[in-house]
Amino acid sequence: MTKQRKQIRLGAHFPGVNNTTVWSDPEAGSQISFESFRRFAQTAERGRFDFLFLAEGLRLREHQGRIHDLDVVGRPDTFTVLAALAGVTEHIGLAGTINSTFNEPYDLARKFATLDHLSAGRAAWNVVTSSDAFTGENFRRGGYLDPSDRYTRAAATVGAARRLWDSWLDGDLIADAQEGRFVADPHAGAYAYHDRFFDIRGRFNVPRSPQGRPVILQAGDSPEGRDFAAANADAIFTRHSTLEAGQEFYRDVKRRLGQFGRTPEELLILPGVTFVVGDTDEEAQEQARVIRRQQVSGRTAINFLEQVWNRDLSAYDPDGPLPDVDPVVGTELLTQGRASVRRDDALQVARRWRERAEADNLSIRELVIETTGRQSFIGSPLTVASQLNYFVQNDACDGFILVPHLTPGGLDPFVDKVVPLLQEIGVLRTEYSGGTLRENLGLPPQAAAAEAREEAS
Ligand SMILES: Cc1cc2nc3c(=O)[nH]c(=O)nc-3n(C[C@H](O)[C@H](O)[C@H](O)COP(=O)(O)O)c2cc1C
Repeated sequence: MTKQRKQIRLGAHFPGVNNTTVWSDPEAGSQISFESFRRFAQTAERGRFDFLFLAEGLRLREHQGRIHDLDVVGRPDTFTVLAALAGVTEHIGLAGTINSTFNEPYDLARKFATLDHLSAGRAAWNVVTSSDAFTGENFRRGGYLDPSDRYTRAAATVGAARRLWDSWLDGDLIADAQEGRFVADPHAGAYAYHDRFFDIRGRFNVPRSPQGRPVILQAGDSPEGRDFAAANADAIFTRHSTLEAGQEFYRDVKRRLGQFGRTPEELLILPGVTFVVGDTDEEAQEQARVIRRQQVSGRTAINFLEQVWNRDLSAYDPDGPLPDVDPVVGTELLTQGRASVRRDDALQVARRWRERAEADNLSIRELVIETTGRQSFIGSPLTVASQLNYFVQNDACDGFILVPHLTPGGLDPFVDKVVPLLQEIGVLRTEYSGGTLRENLGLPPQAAAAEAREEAS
């Protein structure tokens, strides 16, 4: 029997707060104005994407005590942006990254239920667990959570939120004018949840939303993170974006589902990927080179190096050789927030980078471009469409979260040129068929857990 061809699932990542987002291009627009979000979301919907995706950072990165000037700066509030987008889109899912360490379940269950109502069933929650003390300072919780507890707290937060969502059933609102009864069951919304993080009880004030619960995504790669996803999530946002790494990750995570009584179809694997589409493969390769130089300016290159070396390297010439001094280890990091290099790896990374620069005769900037800047899919529309499909049909993933380098027009070439080819070969919808995001993603419906209200009453 031939295996049925998988449909490609697509998310559109609003360009992020980092140097891969090119702000210096004449085509680049605001990261904050509603017009950018509106245009980006409507383009993704025109391309029949499953969802729009917003990442989150609760504190801007700092480098040597200052806002990381090389990042694209500014993080407007996720729920406000998604709620506004619900009003100017009709079908596309609205996925928000919300941290499970610094938020309370009641508040976020209420916000997601509201978003699900406002969007008629299109809400999704990407659960992230960052718990660093630097971010915690914003919440009077600096150093609050031991990192080893990040997923215990995440499971508790999601568990409590589920209890709240399930405290209302589909038939609870009857609005029976003749009988004078608005609510069928006087216990609707009653809930109680208790564990070592939360001891909450009362009544949830948002009746059951169209999806019952939002679609749950997870981003985090440790064994605990993978187990958390296998137990709780509908999709994983991963960085494993090459064919081999993707296949290994895919096998590992799908295997974990059985331990939690779930089947492989219940969890979608979606790597974040970048792309460059040109009229020909050669033209796309040339464009890709230009974009990499835009992403890694001389200053950005020195900045990257300082993150690894953990010392001021501003006196070095980005077009010259790598420093001959070693990284500083065992002290405070120069970069606070989501630094990309772990302190204990620094000596090794520096050694590898020096060897590579010497072997290929690369300057600091060229080295940083080579090691950090390669796009995932580069080529003509046909090349990109064929490669994406190859990854999905060969179980490196179930789809992709596309990360363009330009706001707000970065998706345009993909939607105009690659999407029609994927539709032609029958692996991407031409129209939305489901009413909710869960239906569009082909995920099973979620019945309310019967015990939610029983335990409360
Ligand atoms: C692909 C990916 C995207 C992530 N995006 C965010 C984000 O937008 N905001 C955030 O606070 N953390 C983000 N994280 C961090 C994770 O939530 C998590 O805190 C971190 O990866 C540590 O967990 P781990 O040890 O399981 O990887 C992301 C992680 C991954 C792998």
